[in-house]
Amino acid sequence: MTELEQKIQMVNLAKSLFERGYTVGGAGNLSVRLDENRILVTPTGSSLGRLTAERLSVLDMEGNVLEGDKPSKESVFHLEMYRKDPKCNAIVHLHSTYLTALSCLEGLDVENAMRAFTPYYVMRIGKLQVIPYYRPGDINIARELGERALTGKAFLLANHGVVVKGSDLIDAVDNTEELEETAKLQFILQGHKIRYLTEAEVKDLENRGK
Ligand SMILES: O=C(O)[C@@H](O)C(=O)COP(=O)(O)O
Ligand SMILES: [Zn+2]
Repeated sequence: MTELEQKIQMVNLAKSLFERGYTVGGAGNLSVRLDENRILVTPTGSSLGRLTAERLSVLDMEGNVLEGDKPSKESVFHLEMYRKDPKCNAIVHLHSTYLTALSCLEGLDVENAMRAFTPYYVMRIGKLQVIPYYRPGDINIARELGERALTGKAFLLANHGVVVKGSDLIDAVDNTEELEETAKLQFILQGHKIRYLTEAEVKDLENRGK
């Protein structure tokens, strides 16, 4: 894909997420690794429903702005994840309703906030680690995500939202949608006795993914 095609893809996927209610107002940010020295990221304060290709921010790996508007305040954690995980080529951060609701619960298992009850969750995500609460934009979010970057695909930011990686932007968006749907199911199932997948069933799915 050319750089312009990557920018247009980001605008279109962001609009699609916005129009389907995965994000509202100015919340959330997306990024893509353009090459080993640069990333594309959504501008700070922008609605994901109204991005334009010319205004998307292009940064070098030190965070210097090379093109476009002032970048997301979270570009620090996006950059840190790209630096730590060479296989990560795209990142989605949203305040989607059910995952954000989950992120506000007390007593979550910080190693895996959502135990598997559907195969697709295991196949696409695996586990959902929890990063403690820090104010949005805080450097500690970058530090914590950087430390765990190689240990998972998706992370809840406590009392805030979710961060999901992908091999490209379509993969990161698909992973995010699957995760949000799983969180929604978990809330719908509250009060019912869930049959969780057994350890053997989870292992079998993990092995088939290898
Ligand atoms: O929650 C926040 O403030 C940020 O994490 C966010 O989602 C939007 O920030 P910008 O990308 O700087 O607009
Ligand atoms: Zn946020």
